[in-house]
This record gives sequence, structure tokens and C-alpha cells, in this order.
Amino acid sequence: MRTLGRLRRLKTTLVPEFHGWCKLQASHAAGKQLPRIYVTRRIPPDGMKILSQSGLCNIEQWDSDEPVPRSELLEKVAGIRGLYCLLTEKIDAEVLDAAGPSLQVVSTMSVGYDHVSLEELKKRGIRLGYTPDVLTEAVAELTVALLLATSRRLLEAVDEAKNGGWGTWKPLWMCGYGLTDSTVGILGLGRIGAAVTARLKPFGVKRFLYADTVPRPDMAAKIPAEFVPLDELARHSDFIVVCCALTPETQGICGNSLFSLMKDTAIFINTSRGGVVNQEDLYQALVNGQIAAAGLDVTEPEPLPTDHPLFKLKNCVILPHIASATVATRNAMAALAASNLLAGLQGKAMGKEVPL
Ligand SMILES: O=CC(=O)O
Repeated sequence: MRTLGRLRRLKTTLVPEFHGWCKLQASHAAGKQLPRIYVTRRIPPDGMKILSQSGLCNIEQWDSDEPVPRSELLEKVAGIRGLYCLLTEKIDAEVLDAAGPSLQVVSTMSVGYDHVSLEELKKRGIRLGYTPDVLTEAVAELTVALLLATSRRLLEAVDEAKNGGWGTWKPLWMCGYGLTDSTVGILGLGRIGAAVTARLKPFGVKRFLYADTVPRPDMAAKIPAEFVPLDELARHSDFIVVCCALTPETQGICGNSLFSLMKDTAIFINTSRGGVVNQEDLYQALVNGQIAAAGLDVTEPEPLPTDHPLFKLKNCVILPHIASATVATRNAMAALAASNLLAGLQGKAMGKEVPL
């Protein structure tokens, strides 16, 4: 009886520590040294389950909700075969050199891969997995929520109600801008941009415009949306929604040249990457009334320091990069990143791989 009790205790202490348990099981199963992988954070359970039950790898993990310190990352990647990372880790020549020639695959639990140096991966013949599609709906939903919160001044209104600013019903008070009969401009018409338009359509949007590096006729025809140059998008849109990836071409693309062309009643929304926006220019545009308001789920840097001037503006709504943050979506991202990694380790086709 006592032995059984001890065994039970042992089991419950081993099971929650997935990586320790996995190492034990995987080594027995293979009877030889399995490839080592490093997971840079505590990740959602569906992803960890796939890795730990695969029997294909020995897992080491930075078992914390906070990012792995750079020095720890550089030390721990030495000799690994696979790296499971998040958008918070810069995967550059330094990390890849620290990993050494054994590294075959990097798998990021994100749709964006601007934190990974594609050039350095390519040079070394390392493959890259990522997690598009599984987060499209969640990101589009949050984008619409942020748009409405910003255009209808929800946070400001809640503050007023709580803090005594709600004197009586006033015809001119707390007025914002609605979507009915509006023109919405999408910057970057990919999967997420299209999903945003689908969710906005029922609000009575009159016209969808989009700007992109190239026209996307098939996607645009379904909406329908008109391809226009960026300056035209700026001039005609009542709402601009940024959904493009951060690349050298899109870095800082939303700056004074865009804001100065926008309507002073227009709303600017960004759920892609903070680096797409020149924040100093955005601040000036908001303070000077060049545009009506901005809603940002992403900033540069992240987290945005709490004393940043943008936090002081009533017409700027800032969220802490939560667009894909539903339980189901984060589990799906973790699972896809895990199976991408395992496929890469085995030299098989990944579910979602970035062509290099
Ligand atoms: O921003 C989130 C992601 O790239 O998945």
C-alpha cells in the first residue's frame, strides 16, 4: 500500500514536468541518443503534448511565462537539432552560430517571422516553420473589436462613467465614427485582411479599398475590394486597417506622408507589427488632429514603456499584442509549431513552412 502511494506521488510529480518526463520516455523508446530540441518558453498544452509524446526528441525548455534571457538562450541552443521559438526571440547569426551545425529546423509559434533572419537560415540550410491560418479568425475578430473600441471611444466612455464625467445625456458628447456607409482601407490584403473585411461587411461598409505590394485579384473579387495606391487609400478611407507583414519595404510605411493625407475624421488601426508605423509621426497626427484616433495592438518596442506619450492620449487605444489570444487559437498555434518542428527533424514536409 505504502509503495503504491509512493508511486502515485512520483507519477503526479513527473507528469506536469513534460520535458523531464519526455526525456526519460524518449530515451527508453529509441535506445539511443535522440535529437535535442530547445523550447524557449512555457507553451500551451496542446503543443507540449505533441512534442513530449512524439518519442522523437529530448526536450529542454525555458519553463517560464517570461522570455528566456539572451545569455541563457545562447548557452542552451548549443548542439540542438531543433529550436521552438516565439516572436520575442531574435533568431539571428549569433543564435545560429551558438547552435552550431547540428541545427536543422527552427519553428516559430507565430504567423509573423520578422524576428528570424531568413538570410542566415538560408545560408546554413536551416528550415523554418510558422503558424499561419490557425490564428486568422482570432486576429480578425480582435481587429474589429479594437476598431469599434477606438471609433466609438469605448475606453474613454468607460472612464467617464466611472469617474464622474457622466453628467447627463448630452447630444454632442462622446460622439465617434460609425462604419455604416464608410470606406475601409486595408493595408496588406492577405488572409487576415480578408477576414477583417468579411467581419466588417455586415456593419454596412460602402466600399473596401486595399493597398499592397501587388494586386490580389482573386482575394479582392470575393470582397469586393479595389486595389489603389497607398496615397489614394489614405485620402479616401474613413478607417485604415494595417494587416501587412513587417518587411524592409513596410518598415515605417505608416508615417507623416500617410497621416497627412488622411481625413481628420479617420481612424487608424494596426494589428500587424509596430515597426510598420512611425510612432513619433503617429503621435503628432493624433495630437494635431490630423486623424481622429488610433487603435494599436502592436507597438515598437513591446512592451511599450508605461510613460510613453501615446499612453497619455485619449484618442489612442493601446492593447498589449493580444490579437491571437484565445485559448483555442494559442493551442492551435502551439500544436502546429510542434508538428512543424517534428516534421523538420524527420526531414518531412511541414504543415506550414516558410519557403527560403
Ligand atoms: O503577432 C503574432 C504572430 O505573429 O503570430
